Amino acid sequence: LVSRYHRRLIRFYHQRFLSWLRTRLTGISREERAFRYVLMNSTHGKAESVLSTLDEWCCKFECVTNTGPEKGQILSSVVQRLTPVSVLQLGTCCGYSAICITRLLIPGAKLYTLEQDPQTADVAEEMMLVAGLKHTQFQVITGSAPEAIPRFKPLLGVETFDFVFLSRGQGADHLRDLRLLENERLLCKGSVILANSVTHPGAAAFLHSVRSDPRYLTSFYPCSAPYEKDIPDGMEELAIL
Ligand SMILES: C[S@@+](CC[C@H](N)C(=O)[O-])C[C@H]1O[C@@H](n2cnc3c(N)ncnc32)[C@H](O)[C@@H]1O
Repeated sequence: LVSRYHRRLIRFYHQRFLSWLRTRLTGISREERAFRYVLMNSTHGKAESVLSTLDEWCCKFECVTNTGPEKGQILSSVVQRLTPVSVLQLGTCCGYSAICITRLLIPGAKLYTLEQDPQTADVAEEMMLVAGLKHTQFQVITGSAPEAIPRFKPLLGVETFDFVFLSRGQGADHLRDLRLLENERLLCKGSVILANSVTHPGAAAFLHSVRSDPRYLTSFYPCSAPYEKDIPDGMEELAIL
């Protein structure tokens, strides 16, 4: 087991344990640490510069995204293909993938991105503003998915989403979130959902469920984990037929 999973274990040690220790010792969250680096080292107003500075931070210090450049490219190509008007992201973190999406939106389109931790949501909002994105193009919502999703229609005035990026967990949450979005009628024919990190063990039930459901057309994008060429990862796209 150790030889099979040692890379994941090392990654866990760096990303979780050391990060947790730094936060305990300094009182500064890992998202805030990444934001301070971006403030000092990026060209303000340029989304590409904020993304590449975040990549630099994640490579050199600690990873604050489950997307990164390779998956960011997949996400970007889906957004460019769909030209969605109403977009939802579940799980904002420090705003990496939110910036990836928002910088490509057509005029009049908007990203709604949900983050459960209020401090992290504030950092993401600041990060997106530093990237030159405007409040007319995005809204960071604070709340936990199971409670927030049923409030989206009255809160946001959105009937359905054209594109949804499921990115708050590593699989098990994807199915719950998908079912909730369906129950609340926030998806319609033609809506596209992209689920992040679907190779984690918890995502097996999600993949099985969507791939065997005739209501969806699914495609799998193999890739590697952010900044880890040797760790396989993947994203699943579902189009509602
Ligand atoms: C892995 S990060 C997302 C990173 C993001 N995709 C990116 O690359 O920039 C997951 C985020 O989801 C948030 N989250 C976890 N559970 C949530 C929930 N139930 N509702 C809303 N956000 C949640 C976490 O606080 C965390 O910031």
